[in-house]
Amino acid sequence: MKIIIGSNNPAKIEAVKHAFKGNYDFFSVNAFSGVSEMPFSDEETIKGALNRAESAIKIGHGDIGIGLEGGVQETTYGLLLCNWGAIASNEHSSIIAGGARILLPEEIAIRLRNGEELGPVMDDYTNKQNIRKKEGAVGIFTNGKIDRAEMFTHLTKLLVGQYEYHRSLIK
Ligand SMILES: O=P(O)(O)OP(=O)(O)OP(=O)(O)OC[C@H]1O[C@@H](n2cnc3c(O)ncnc32)[C@H](O)[C@@H]1O
Ligand SMILES: [Mg+2]
Repeated sequence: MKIIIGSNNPAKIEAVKHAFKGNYDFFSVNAFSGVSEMPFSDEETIKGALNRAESAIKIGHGDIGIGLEGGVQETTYGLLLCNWGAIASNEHSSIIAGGARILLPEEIAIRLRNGEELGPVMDDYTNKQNIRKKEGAVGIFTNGKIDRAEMFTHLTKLLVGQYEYHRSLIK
């Protein structure tokens, strides 16, 4: 079975490989998200995940397409880090799932509200490079307890499990 991941980000690729168990071939493509570089709502982030999954399965001629998208959601408590995923298949309509969420510190949130992207802001804040491809903001702000790959692994398991459940209903 051919799984196409709609991103070349190593944290996302590692997560998808961990979440699937069995005999699968993994490929990654630079899928089109069709949303802004920094999605600013759950709605927009979900749209990005769906677009990535559906473009990945097409571009890669796969059995399954996986789209993972990071974003933020404004709330009365502050700005939440949010992540959404989608799984596209040839059998039925795409399925979505959300990842763990935490509040971003206000000094980070202010910069995002002013139009900056979280990836570069995190690198600047930590004085490190490519945080988004490594532990991610979630890893930094949870003291390394849950890194970006682990968060995406959990999210992808929610996708794969729902996919299996739907398949068992149509068989
Ligand atoms: O190559 P792609 O797949 O696009 O991976 P990405 O790291 O850019 O991730 P997203 O597009 O899904 O995330 C949207 C934006 O939010 C940033 N972002 C999201 N989650 C992050 C995290 O945990 N740590 C750092 N940046 C994050 C990311 O760098 C982008 O600027
Ligand atoms: Mg991106």
